[in-house]
Amino acid sequence: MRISGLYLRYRRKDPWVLAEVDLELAPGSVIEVVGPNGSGKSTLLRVIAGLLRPTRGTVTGRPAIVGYAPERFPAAQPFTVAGYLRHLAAIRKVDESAIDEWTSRLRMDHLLGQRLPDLSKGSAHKVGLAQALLCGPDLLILDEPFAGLDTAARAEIALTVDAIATRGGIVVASDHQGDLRTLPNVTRYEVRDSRVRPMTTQASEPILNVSVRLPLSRASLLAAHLRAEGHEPLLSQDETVEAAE
Ligand SMILES: Nc1ncnc2c1ncn2[C@@H]1O[C@H](COP(=O)(O)OP(=O)(O)OP(=O)(O)O)[C@@H](O)[C@H]1O
Repeated sequence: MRISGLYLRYRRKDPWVLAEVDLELAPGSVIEVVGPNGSGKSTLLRVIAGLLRPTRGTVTGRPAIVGYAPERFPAAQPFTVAGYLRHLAAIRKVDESAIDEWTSRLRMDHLLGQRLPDLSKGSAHKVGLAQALLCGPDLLILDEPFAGLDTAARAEIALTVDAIATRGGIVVASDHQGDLRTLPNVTRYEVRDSRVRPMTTQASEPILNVSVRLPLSRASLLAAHLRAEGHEPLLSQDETVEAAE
């Protein structure tokens, strides 16, 4: 799949959200998209999914079966979870057994009878993931899939991403939590100043370790920001403080 000369803006005369974007998404690859808040990660994911048309440029070679899980699942719909997933399975011509498989793997069987508008944010998020996965996508796009998920579901998503890539599919995800970084062969791209660039370290550039001491609550926030920027912060507890307590 290839994106060539992509430019995108939401309204005429607005600044470009994305500009001069050229990307090759090879079969079997997992692509992690990072970047500051509001830089255009979700926009890029929606273009890749085919939900937004480029203002200029082309997207070619998109696999036929696409699964897209948005950052926020639109839960204001007049369905139960089971009704919604059955409706989607019918539209996508998927056997209803796929619903049982994914609701079980994401540990959400108990939600099937609930109405979408009554779901908690985390439960609605699982419905968004299930609907993306039940069609057996060759291109899976996940916008912050791990946010608010329990450990078991997080592990299931990471395994699924790996399995799709192993069978030659493409997975593109934004992931503040950094869960995908444990997988082999993840390529990282940064969206910044409307450009999308591969994240590489220049061989000639000296590498510095920066260490910062912060209270735990502030450290978690800083770590999340650093992960969003594509860094891998190492957190360790200050032993002298621990000993003093
Ligand atoms: N539907 C829309 N109409 C107009 N502007 C939009 C729309 N969606 C996003 N934008 C704008 O496009 C820019 C990029 O937004 P986008 O949601 O793609 O960024 P992001 O990197 O995913 O942000 P975050 O990390 O906060 O999720 C922002 O300035 C945003 O306000």
